[in-house]
Amino acid sequence: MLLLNTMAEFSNISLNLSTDVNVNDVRPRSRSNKNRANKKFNHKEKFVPAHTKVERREESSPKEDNRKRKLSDNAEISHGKKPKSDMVISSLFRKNPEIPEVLSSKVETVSENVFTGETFKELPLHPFLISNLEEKQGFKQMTEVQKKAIPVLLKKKDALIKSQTGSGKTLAYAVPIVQMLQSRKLKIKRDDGPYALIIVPTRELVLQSYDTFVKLLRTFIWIVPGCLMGGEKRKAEKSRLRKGVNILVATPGRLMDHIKFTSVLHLARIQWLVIDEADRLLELGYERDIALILNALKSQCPDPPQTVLLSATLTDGVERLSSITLDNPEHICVGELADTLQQPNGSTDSSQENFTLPSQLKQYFIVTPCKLRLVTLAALMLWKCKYSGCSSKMIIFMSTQDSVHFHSKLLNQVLGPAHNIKRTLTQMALGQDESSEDGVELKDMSESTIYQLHGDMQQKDRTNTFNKFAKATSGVLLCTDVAARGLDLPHVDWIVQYTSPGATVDYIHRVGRTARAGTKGQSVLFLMPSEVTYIQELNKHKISLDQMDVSSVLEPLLLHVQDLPQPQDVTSKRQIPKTVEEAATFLQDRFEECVLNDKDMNILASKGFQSYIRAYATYSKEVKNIFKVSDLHLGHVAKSFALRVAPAMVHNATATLALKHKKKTSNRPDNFRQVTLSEYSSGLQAANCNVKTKPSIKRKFKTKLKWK
Ligand SMILES: Nc1ncnc2c1ncn2[C@@H]1O[C@H](COP(=O)(O)OP(=O)(O)OP(=O)(O)O)[C@@H](O)[C@H]1O
Repeated sequence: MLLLNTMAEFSNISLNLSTDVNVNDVRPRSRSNKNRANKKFNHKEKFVPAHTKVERREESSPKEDNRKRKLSDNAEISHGKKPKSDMVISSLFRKNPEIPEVLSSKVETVSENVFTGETFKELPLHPFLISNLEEKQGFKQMTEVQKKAIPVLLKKKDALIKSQTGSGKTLAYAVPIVQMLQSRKLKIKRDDGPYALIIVPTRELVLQSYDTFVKLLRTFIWIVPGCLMGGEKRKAEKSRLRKGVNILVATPGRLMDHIKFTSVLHLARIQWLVIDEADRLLELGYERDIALILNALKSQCPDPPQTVLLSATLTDGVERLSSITLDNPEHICVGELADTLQQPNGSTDSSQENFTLPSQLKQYFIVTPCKLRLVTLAALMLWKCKYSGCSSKMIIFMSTQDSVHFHSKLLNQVLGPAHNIKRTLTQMALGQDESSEDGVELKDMSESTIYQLHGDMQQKDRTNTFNKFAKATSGVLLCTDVAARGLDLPHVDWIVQYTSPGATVDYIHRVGRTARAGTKGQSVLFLMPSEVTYIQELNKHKISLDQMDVSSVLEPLLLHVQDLPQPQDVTSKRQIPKTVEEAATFLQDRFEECVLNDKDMNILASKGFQSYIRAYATYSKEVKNIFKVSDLHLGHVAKSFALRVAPAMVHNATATLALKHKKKTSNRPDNFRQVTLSEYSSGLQAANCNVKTKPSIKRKFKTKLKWK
């Protein structure tokens, strides 16, 4: 009887909605296109799936909040049971803030040519090296940075190299090292030990740079590359060092560990020192390790090594480091405005700096109310990986490890294989049933595996994910900023920044994972209505983005829910959502049920929620006025983590945090460094190392390093 009543209730609502919510034609007349969607979200009737037997209401009073919290507590201890019949669930489309008019100026971007039209033959390189590059690896022409940097480095000059992401900086330093090592009159031997030292911030980057050397050295097999990184067994690394390594690629922490404790590692023959992603290394507080490495080199090498610092974004810190570590360096900056941006002393002002991004990169932003974030993300994934005709390869950046962990599980469970069926393009267009033989078969999300990558994973899982995603032709990688720098994952079509990066340099590196080496790519930045002035912040650095309409992005949800296996009995078929809003609500319910009915998922969601709020309080001073934790509506954030209410246990802590942030926004919470550093941890004590402020970096290097 109850079921029949509920069905009747549902069918009424459903009938109402069928005339009410049509994405294309119900739009307030007085507003621009961009704002129509929002207006519609704010004012439509709500879709209430009957089976959940819940009351959907507006955002509640404090009294109601308490009640909700109690319900949440109950939910936490009653996992596996059905939702309580009187649970209050906030509607997805009500009480959202207005989406403000976004003023994104069309800024004149700084362009940089990637390729030069000139071949490697034009350089004084060994013919084997040229044939390796051109024939074996298919590099038919040099990139700008390679053309400028290789001759300089072959002359044994120190250099500070800056060029856009994906422009081939790795070969720009690797080719000269291989050329000079193979040309030594006295052929080098394996047990000579290292001649070149390459320092990079992450383990994945170690593997990638090492791989570049392995490929280049195929014709010079007597030169042996090797790598050291956190997460690997020290014993195995020691035995490799004992056998002999001539080119050593390492993360700073693990390298320092071996310098201290591995007696077979000696640095007396080091002639090249390369610090890649130099600005990142300094940001992460590795300057202490780098200072110690430089001191070790100083004490062991008779002559200072030729030193090269590289990045797509060189910050003030790197300029200071370069002024101390580089001897009369060449500044190699690729890009039209490179010369004009330089200060007379060779430094750059990062607050004013214009960054170059690949011209083939199309950048978008999407303004979505907090409550709709999760369904909007799901819709974007479905659109690009299932309904766009060809399956994309997508990287989604999130702010914390817990957030990545939670979302990858949730999205896998709700959008994963069990919930997908195949349909054909023609079937969808013609509304035919699935028996039709015609049409193009679409890939479903089950063929687009969802991967995760963050600093809290076992090294073997990290490497496994990295390799699998690198080889995959489609799929979605959810990750933290551990994947933002330097990684060269082929054929990535879309970069999604689900949480804003804050610093512009981080934006540059994240989007730089696509549109590499002349290929096409697209990126989308998620913003909440309170955050839209971030666009102007990006515009200041000559970064231009177009707006995506949130209602268009949500449209694939309707196709998706209609694709799901339908209930057999005729009455329940009425439950099939008929509008985009119904579909979004239906999917949000699936997400919420998944969290409510599974204890582990509930814990993951709560942790994700907490860490998201904490990370939100750590935005840098440049953008702290845009990303204010006090602007967050905790109930809405909870909804975006598929939690029906904000977890009780963090309510007070978060409120205090918000208050603190309001009072003294520049004070970062203690855990900030640990959270950030752990993403890049090389397996040592990085999380505990002291992050010094910029002036002390200078002091440290000045006092300790006296080669010059
Ligand atoms: N001359 C070339 N021709 C074609 N492809 C090239 C050439 N040089 C490098 N590449 C390819 O370009 C891609 C990007 O190179 P690389 O990773 O060195 O870029 P990067 O400038 O270091 O980027 P990031 O700043 O993101 O670290 C790699 O896949 C590399 O194999």
